[in-house]
Amino acid sequence: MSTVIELNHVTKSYDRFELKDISLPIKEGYITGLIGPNGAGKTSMIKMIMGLISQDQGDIRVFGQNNHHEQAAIRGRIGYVSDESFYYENVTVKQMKNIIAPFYPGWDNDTYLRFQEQFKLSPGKRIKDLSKGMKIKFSLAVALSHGADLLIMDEPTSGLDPIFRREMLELLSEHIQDEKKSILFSTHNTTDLDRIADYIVFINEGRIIFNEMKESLSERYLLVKGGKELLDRDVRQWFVGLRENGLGFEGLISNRAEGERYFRDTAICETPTLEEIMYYTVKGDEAHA
Ligand SMILES: Nc1ncnc2c1ncn2[C@@H]1O[C@H](COP(=O)(O)OP(=O)(O)OP(=O)(O)O)[C@@H](O)[C@H]1O
Repeated sequence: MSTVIELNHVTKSYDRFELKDISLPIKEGYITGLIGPNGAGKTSMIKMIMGLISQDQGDIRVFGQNNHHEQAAIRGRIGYVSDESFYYENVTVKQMKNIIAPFYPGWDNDTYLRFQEQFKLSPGKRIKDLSKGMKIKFSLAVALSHGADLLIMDEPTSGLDPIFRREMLELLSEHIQDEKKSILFSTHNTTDLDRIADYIVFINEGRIIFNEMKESLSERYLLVKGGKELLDRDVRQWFVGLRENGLGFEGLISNRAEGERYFRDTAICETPTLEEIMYYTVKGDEAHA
């Protein structure tokens, strides 16, 4: 299976933060969700992939090409959607579109006009007068109108109402029907990813915790709820993260088969949601820090 993005031993240090030796393949033809708590390093990683900031070490390849040496060619094939605006504030939507379109050889104006109507974007409105959600809709209309092979989206749904959010997720699922197209999608909204993601990359404190198919996560992890008397020192070691209250506990185990064998008859065993996997992993990391 080919990869659309590849990070090899990438590091990036700021004063008080480091992305540490990140090696990561992102698969072509799939939707990959990037999750992690505030300040985990998601935006920094995306900006490095886009070539907007440079890594200190390691290399990044997009479509098999070095992301700095071949930056122009690569950018032409990427649709980038983020809640930071890269547009001129004083021009209208239509003028901005006319500025952007010539940069993309694959620009399809009919497609753009269709999205403009579907997203209720007023061509005469100035960029600075668009709401946060409307700016994201404009970015998305542009990204979907130039036949981008890769959509990279940094928290695109954060400013969107729930109705459009759903519409957008449907558009993304449709986009991916063409097996050569790929999406990397960073979000705090794990239910969006429960709906549409194929792969999940989980990052915490600048480290990759996993890069895995969503389905295999539910085969690997187990959420256990039970009475505290079940927890002795050895048993506690099995938990990635644990929360105790009163007489009971709830915790996450990363070896599902072993957890089920031990707790099957004495506790409640469930498949965790992505949010629960994230919560207990971060909590466990904090406890061991
Ligand atoms: N230019 C910079 N100079 C110094 N520190 C920075 C810079 N950019 C980012 N950081 C730090 O790097 C860390 C990771 O930030 P980043 O924006 O990548 O995280 P994130 O996972 O996208 O977070 P969020 O979910 O809150 O958007 C943070 O601690 C941030 O303060």
